[in-house]
Amino acid sequence: MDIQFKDVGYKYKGIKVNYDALNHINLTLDEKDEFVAIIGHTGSGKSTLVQHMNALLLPTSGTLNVLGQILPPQKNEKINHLRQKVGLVFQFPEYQLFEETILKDIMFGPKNFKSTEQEALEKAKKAATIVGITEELYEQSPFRISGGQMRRVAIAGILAMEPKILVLDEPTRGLDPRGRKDLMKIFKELHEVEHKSIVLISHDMDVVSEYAKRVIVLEEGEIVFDGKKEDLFEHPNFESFHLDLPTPLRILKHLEKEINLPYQPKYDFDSLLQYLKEVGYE
Ligand SMILES: Nc1ncnc2c1ncn2[C@@H]1O[C@H](COP(=O)(O)OP(=O)(O)OP(=O)(O)O)[C@@H](O)[C@H]1O
Repeated sequence: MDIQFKDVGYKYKGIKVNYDALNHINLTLDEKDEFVAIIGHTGSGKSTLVQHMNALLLPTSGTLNVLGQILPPQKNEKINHLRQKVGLVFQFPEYQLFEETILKDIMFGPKNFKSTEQEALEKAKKAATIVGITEELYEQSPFRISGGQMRRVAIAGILAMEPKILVLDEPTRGLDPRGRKDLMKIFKELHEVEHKSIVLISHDMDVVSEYAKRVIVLEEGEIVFDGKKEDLFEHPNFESFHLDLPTPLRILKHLEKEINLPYQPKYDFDSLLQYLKEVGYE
């Protein structure tokens, strides 16, 4: 089972004008083992695209198959179950916390999807452990912890619903480098250990380069690249996408020019440092 977009378009309907936010989207995402980044400039349609994956938005043209459910649905057909199957973490998810304790907040999702109190409690504790929220915090107010911890609580609330696919809309936005790394480590583990498919919107090319395996580039509501990240960053016409190169690649290209260091692409800082050590340049 997977997610399949077939010639999907989405039009925001205004009072006076309509706006075509997505056009002719054809795309397949596997239910397991994907780590795909969706990138593109502001307003290119990234959020609109991912909101189709859990039926928050429905295509205004074309069709979509999400884990066997065809969208748009037939009249009276219920699609609410997709909110549980595809977990969507919005930008700044901490703004959506509302319960009086952290544990209650994390339990809200599973209870909403008909888990018993006991099941919801177990799922919430498991999700809290994954994001590093310890037992001492369970009974505290979610509004009295740090911003980074609040974000973890909000993410735990999505994980507690045990979604098959996790969709993250700029999850590291506003975090410092340490917070960014700690959070990405959680998603990396979910992907590597549980083989969960992760869909990540990010403006941070260093994050994309280090974690994603596949990259989809959107421009004005259309897909202009869909493939392996290596093929994007080493694309002969990379400039035509008007994207920044990730820092490790930028450093390597600079060193190639300045000191004739043979260019060997490295997609994260650890691999870059390892390579520089191997060639005796530290
Ligand atoms: N509710 C809405 N009504 C009308 N137009 C909208 C609405 N939401 C988004 N748009 C427009 O649709 C286009 C795509 O928006 P979207 O938020 O999907 O882009 P994005 O790539 O996620 O942008 P960003 O990187 O800024 O989050 C933009 O031009 C935006 O102005």
